[in-house]
Amino acid sequence: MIRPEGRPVLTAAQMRAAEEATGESVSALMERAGTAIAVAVRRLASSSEILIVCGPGNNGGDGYVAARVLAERGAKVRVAALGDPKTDAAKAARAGWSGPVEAFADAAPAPILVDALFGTGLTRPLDEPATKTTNTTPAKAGAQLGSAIDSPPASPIWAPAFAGVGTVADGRPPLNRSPAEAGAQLKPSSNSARHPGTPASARERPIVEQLHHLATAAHLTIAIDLPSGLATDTGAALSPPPIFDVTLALGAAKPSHLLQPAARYCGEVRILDIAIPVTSDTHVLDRPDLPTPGPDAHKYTRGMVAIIAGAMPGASDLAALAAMHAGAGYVTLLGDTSGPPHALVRAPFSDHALANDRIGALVVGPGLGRSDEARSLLQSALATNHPLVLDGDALRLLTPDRIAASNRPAILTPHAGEFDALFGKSDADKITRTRAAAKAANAIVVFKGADTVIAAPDGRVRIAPHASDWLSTAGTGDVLAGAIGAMLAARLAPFDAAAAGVWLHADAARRLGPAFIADELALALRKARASL
Ligand SMILES: NC(=O)C1=CN([C@@H]2O[C@H](COP(=O)(O)OP(=O)(O)OC[C@H]3O[C@@H](n4cnc5c(N)ncnc54)[C@H](O)[C@@H]3O)[C@@H](O)[C@H]2O)[C@H](O)CC1
Ligand SMILES: [K+]
Repeated sequence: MIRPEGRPVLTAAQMRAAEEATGESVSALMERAGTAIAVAVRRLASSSEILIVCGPGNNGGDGYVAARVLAERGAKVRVAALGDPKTDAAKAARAGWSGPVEAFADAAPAPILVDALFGTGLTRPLDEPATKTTNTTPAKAGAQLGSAIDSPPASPIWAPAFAGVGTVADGRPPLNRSPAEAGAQLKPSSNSARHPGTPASARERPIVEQLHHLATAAHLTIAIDLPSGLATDTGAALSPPPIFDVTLALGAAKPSHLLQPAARYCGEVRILDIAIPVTSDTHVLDRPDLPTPGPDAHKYTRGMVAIIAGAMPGASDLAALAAMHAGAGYVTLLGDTSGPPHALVRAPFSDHALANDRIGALVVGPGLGRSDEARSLLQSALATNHPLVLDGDALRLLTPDRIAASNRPAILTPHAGEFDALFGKSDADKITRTRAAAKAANAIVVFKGADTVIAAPDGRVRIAPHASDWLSTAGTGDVLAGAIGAMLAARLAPFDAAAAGVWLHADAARRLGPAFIADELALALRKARASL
């Protein structure tokens, strides 16, 4: 089980292409996947009884192989199926399982639940008729992994017999709720013994409801590749599944392991190496490799950051504090002349002060305001050649074209509202949008959120794993801008500077736990830095 940090992220189509490129049979890949799953599940489950629920495609096939291997190794394992296998490989995998196969709809819970219902082949919400299609799903039905899987699954597809499973009353997903809490609202349903896929049993309990029921009763829930109900590429929860404890991603991380809201259903994501070579221009954000100052270091070699203060000096103060604690050698705040800390060089704003060619990064936007005065300060910043970090109000006063025309390294740090205002609204997924924005502005774009996506104009992307919901407090964006400024001034390449700043910011937040304020976050960057 490999931690995802630094690993490639592949879409469903890219993963299928990687599998095909091996030249190996689907069955051979499935045997490796199922064996790796069995080893991981055994480690997680100890001696508890395991229930593996298998769907009709190759995700289900992985489940049958894992069941066989677990049983061979002495584990207590039961299998429940959502209809008959549809692909040749899944049929063969099922034939290799010599134990009984229960009907999914009637299966009784076990302490360990392994969800092998659907993986990268999910094309529509669970329980939705096969004829109805959605445009939110990225994965193409029945791709190459199985030749015969474009047909509807064998088990009947039921009209949704209930509303609101897995959602709270206002329709939002059950964020931050345990599987037990998420399932608490489920209606009880009958548990009579029936055969897999019989219409009568199926009608009684829709897939989503039964999955929530089994998860609620389990002590540990493990999803194979993805929790069933999530789109693979977009971060969409087509049918909100239970919140899993662990997701075992096969071969590589997929976008929905990182993009919200899907990511929060995955729990801890671990990658299982199944010896499929994978490459991608998209990676999970990794801890940066930052040098510590050597004996010949001085303040300018550590990097000089200038920050322009504006209408709300608290914001630029936070950015300055963050730049200092992220490791900058010299931080100057232009336009705000009094206040601690003493090490911060506060000076009146002037074009002369801005012209200092030792400035390695100029941060503009935190607390800038949108007045004529703000526009004039921004104009002065753009008249220099300094590498820029553009945040907050600066993003409201500029256009992508103007940023591209500024012709020097620039890092933009928009949140969703700023992103929409600058680049326009779109239904495309966050990775696609961020990549297009970076190209349009010819700049590094850090699209902030619970799933921060960082993109470069050349198409490279880093996605930050979820850090802390407590970052949703005033001033944390200013802290990020300052931290990135420190990295840029330290002469990291702009893409690496953005990635390092995001990593330090997230790590500092994780260290602080609940209810911290942005001032504390800025201070905690020092601890994040010290941990490297
Ligand atoms: N990544 C790897 O290297 C390997 C992955 N493997 C596993 O294969 C699955 C993907 O398999 P695939 O057959 O393409 O898809 P699924 O099993 O997820 O399901 C396809 C199946 O389900 C039907 N379907 C789609 N949506 C619905 C729905 N809403 N309701 C009912 N039925 C639906 C569809 O028509 C198909 O019949 C991957 O995740 C891995 O687990 C391989 O084992 C090899 C190595
Ligand atoms: K699954």
